[in-house]
Parts: sequence; structure tokens; C-alpha cells
Amino acid sequence: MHTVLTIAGSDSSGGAGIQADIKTITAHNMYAMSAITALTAQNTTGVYGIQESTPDFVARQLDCIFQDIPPEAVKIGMVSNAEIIRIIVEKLKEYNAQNIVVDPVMVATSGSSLMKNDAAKALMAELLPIGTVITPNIPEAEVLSGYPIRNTQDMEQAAKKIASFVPGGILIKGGHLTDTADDLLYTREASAWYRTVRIENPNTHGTGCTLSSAIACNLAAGYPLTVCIQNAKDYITGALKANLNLGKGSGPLNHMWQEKGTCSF
Ligand SMILES: Nc1ncnc2c1ncn2[C@@H]1O[C@H](COP(=O)(O)OP(=O)(O)OP(=O)(O)O)[C@@H](O)[C@H]1O
Ligand SMILES: Cc1ncc(COP(=O)(O)O)c(N)n1
Repeated sequence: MHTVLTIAGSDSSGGAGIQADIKTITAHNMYAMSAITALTAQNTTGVYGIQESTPDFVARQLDCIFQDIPPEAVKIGMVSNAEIIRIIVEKLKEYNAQNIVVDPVMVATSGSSLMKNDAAKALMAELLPIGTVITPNIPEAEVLSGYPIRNTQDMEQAAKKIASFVPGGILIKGGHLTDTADDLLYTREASAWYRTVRIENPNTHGTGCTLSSAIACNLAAGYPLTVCIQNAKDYITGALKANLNLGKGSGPLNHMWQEKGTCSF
């Protein structure tokens, strides 16, 4: 069985963070492990509290995982402070972790901040450069590039700028565009678009977490990056189309959309 680790925050309402990641990994018929960076008290309407792990306790979780069941791929989501970012980078280097997907989670769909201001510098200088691929959404790509992004051309410009300090792949997600949901994969060799029409579903809590975990699963299975992104895009599109409607705000995705037995892993 393929093994995938998520390093992220817990979402008490189960739609994003660790819970979305474990659901995604399980739906791919893979074995999920987790290192929790923070507890959040949140639901579909917002984030109402954050309790960070200590850097030492994050390190202890990572030691337990890597010394026993080394993961074939790692997804990193919410990491709210610079000290935890540093310890994650140190441990992933110590254990020579491969197939790293970094989702630079800064702000939740509901608008609540999930990262302290001083952490963005450590994220950019230390964590993003070790990613096999990074997956910013449009507001995150604006922060990372310093450019405003209004259309797909701006996405290409921003990706080029981010590539000056990120050697791996850069997937700028287009979920925040208005008529399409086109994602751009930019690497130093080539770029490619992954296009879908926008699905009119207000329940998008956890789309970013789910996409990055699905990419990690595909990397664990050994697919080339371009195939991983297409398969993950198909997974998120299916989970959005399957129209779950829970909660009073932007609700979670439906991870049970695949017909039994259709997953190829
Ligand atoms: N309405 C939609 N229709 C189709 N695909 C969508 C829609 N919204 C988001 N997506 C897709 O979902 C994935 C996540 O994109 P998005 O830009 O929403 O990330 P995000 O903002 O990090 O997510 P989150 O809502 O978890 O913060 C991308 O592949 C994007 O194209
Ligand atoms: C613990 C945690 N991690 C990530 C997100 C981002 O997901 P979203 O933007 O869909 O709310 C979140 N809300 N909570």
C-alpha cells in the first residue's frame, strides 16, 4: 500500500486541513499519516480559535513517522509560525523526504488568517524551495510574487516571478477567477494549463487542501508531475460536482463521489 503524510492543521468541522487530507488519501486507497501543526476551532462559517503545536512536538511527530513508516509523499498545509516551518524543513531534510507538495495556506476561504505575519518570510525562504510542487491560490500567488493577478496572463507573470526562488513546479490555482477554474503549472522547462468550466457550487471549503493531497497521492504512485496534476484536477472536479450541502457557510466537499472500484491505485 502507498503511504502519504500530511503535515497540516486540524479543522474541527472536517472540511479542510488534516481531515480533508486523510479523506482524500483514503479515497485514493492509500495509507494516511499526519503531523498536526495546530488545532483550529472552525466550521463552514469561519475560524474561531487556533491553538498551535510547539515546534518540539511537531518534530516528535515527524520522528515517529519517519523512523517507522517512511512516507512516499508528503503534503504540507497550514503552518502558522516561522519556528514550526523551520523544524519541518530540518526534519524533511534529515529524513531525505521525497515528493513534497507545499500548499502555502495563508488565509481560509472564510477570510480568516491562518498564518502569522512573520511566517511568510520563512515560508518563502525555507519551505517553498524544498517543494516538488507548490500550490498557491491567486491571493497567495499575489503575496509571493508581489504582482496583482486579474486574469490568466497575470498568472503566467506571477509564476515566472515565483520561479526565481522556487526551483520545483508552481501550480497557481484559478479557483478565485470568475468564469473559469483554470490552473497553471509552471516549471523551468515548460508550462501547462489544466482547464475546467466553473462549477456553480458555493461549497468550496477545503478545495485547496484536497487538491494538494490528491497531487501527493499521485506522486506517491509514481506518476510524472503533469499526470499527477491532471488526475488531482479530475478528483477535485468530481468532489465539487457531487454537491454535498452541509453547514451554514461554504460547506465541505464530497469525497465519496467515485463509483466503488473506479480508483486506479
Ligand atoms: N467553482 C469551481 N469550479 C471548478 N473548480 C474549482 C472551483 N473552485 C475551485 N476549483 C478548483 O479547486 C482547486 C482549488 O482551487 P482554489 O483556487 O479554490 O484553491 P484555494 O483557494 O487554496 O482553496 P481553499 O478554498 O481550500 O482555500 C483548483 O483546482 C481550482 O481550479
Ligand atoms: C486547518 C485548515 N487548513 C487549511 C484551511 C484552508 O482551507 P479553506 O481555505 O478551504 O478554508 C483551513 N480552513 N483550515
